[in-house]
Amino acid sequence: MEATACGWVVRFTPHICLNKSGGKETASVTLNHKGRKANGSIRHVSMSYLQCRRVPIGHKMRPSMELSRSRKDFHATTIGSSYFHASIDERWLLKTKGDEVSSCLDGRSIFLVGMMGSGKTTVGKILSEALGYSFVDSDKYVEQVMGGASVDRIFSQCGESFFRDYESEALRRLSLMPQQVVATGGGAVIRPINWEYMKQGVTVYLDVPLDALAKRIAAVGTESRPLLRFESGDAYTKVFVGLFTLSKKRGPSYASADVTVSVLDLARSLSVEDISDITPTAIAIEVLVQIEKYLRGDNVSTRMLP
Ligand SMILES: Nc1ncnc2c1ncn2[C@@H]1O[C@H](COP(=O)(O)OP(=O)(O)OP(=O)(O)O)[C@@H](O)[C@H]1O
Ligand SMILES: O=C(O)C1=C[C@@H](O)[C@@H](O)[C@H](O)C1
Repeated sequence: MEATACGWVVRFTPHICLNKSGGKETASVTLNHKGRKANGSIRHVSMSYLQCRRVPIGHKMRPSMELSRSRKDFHATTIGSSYFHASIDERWLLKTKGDEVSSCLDGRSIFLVGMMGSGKTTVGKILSEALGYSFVDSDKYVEQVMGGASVDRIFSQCGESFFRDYESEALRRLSLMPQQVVATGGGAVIRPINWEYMKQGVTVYLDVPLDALAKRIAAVGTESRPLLRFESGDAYTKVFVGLFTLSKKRGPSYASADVTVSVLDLARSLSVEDISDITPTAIAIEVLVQIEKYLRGDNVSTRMLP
């Protein structure tokens, strides 16, 4: 049985067993997911069904269930149906989704693209754990190949196009390896050849509003971000203007990803006003949901490579 609502889908086989002992009716609920019992993660099961309908003793039923995402706090996700309600832990949902998507991916890697600060590293690490994949940051990969020189130093001493050549070579090599979540550099999308490498796996665009990106980056500084140091003004304005200029050039390229996860759309569907209330884990779950849809052909893309 499949539990669906608001885009998150989990497959369960729920069994409700009624037993009579000592004149009292008791009930037990077991939710199986791919043969594994999920009871341990379920915090609460309220069986309204049992209160309003008589069910033959020992009868097993398989009710349909709906899964809806929780608002605001994200501590739990609520499963609801006309029969019963249950709350499950967000981490459990991540792992469950991770297992499902992992089996559909058949070893294909995930390439996360998006502007600087969009959470490719943060969300990517969570995703890799959920999928049982390794995590690679392509900027770090280039730094290693360059004997530990920072991206910033490579830019200042050798120039951007030198860095881009190494970035392309890093993506080429990474595209040959299975079962990896790759956090790409923010500018990796600008070279068409990089798309050929990244499309060996599934490409995912993390779409985060510039205002949120500018706040995140201004908070940690621009020391390691050579492309954001040329504007004038306070830290936030400098970063915002720099990001705005880059995003104008890159918007169409990001749109070539197989899957787009818009943090703004996610916030809307969760009725969350402030996107900073959305945890990286919730974004990782949404990425898995969207990848699954893509692999099933639910969101057929007519977009062309740049
Ligand atoms: N969902 C989130 N909510 C709030 N802050 C976040 C979120 N995701 C990431 N951050 C913060 O934003 C900053 C940038 O995140 P991260 O390094 O993951 O982005 P990135 O896309 O890998 O950036 P870059 O391309 O520059 O390497 C970090 O300080 C991180 O803690
Ligand atoms: O957006 C960009 O062009 C960049 C993003 C970083 O990840 C680094 O790859 C580098 O600073 C360039």
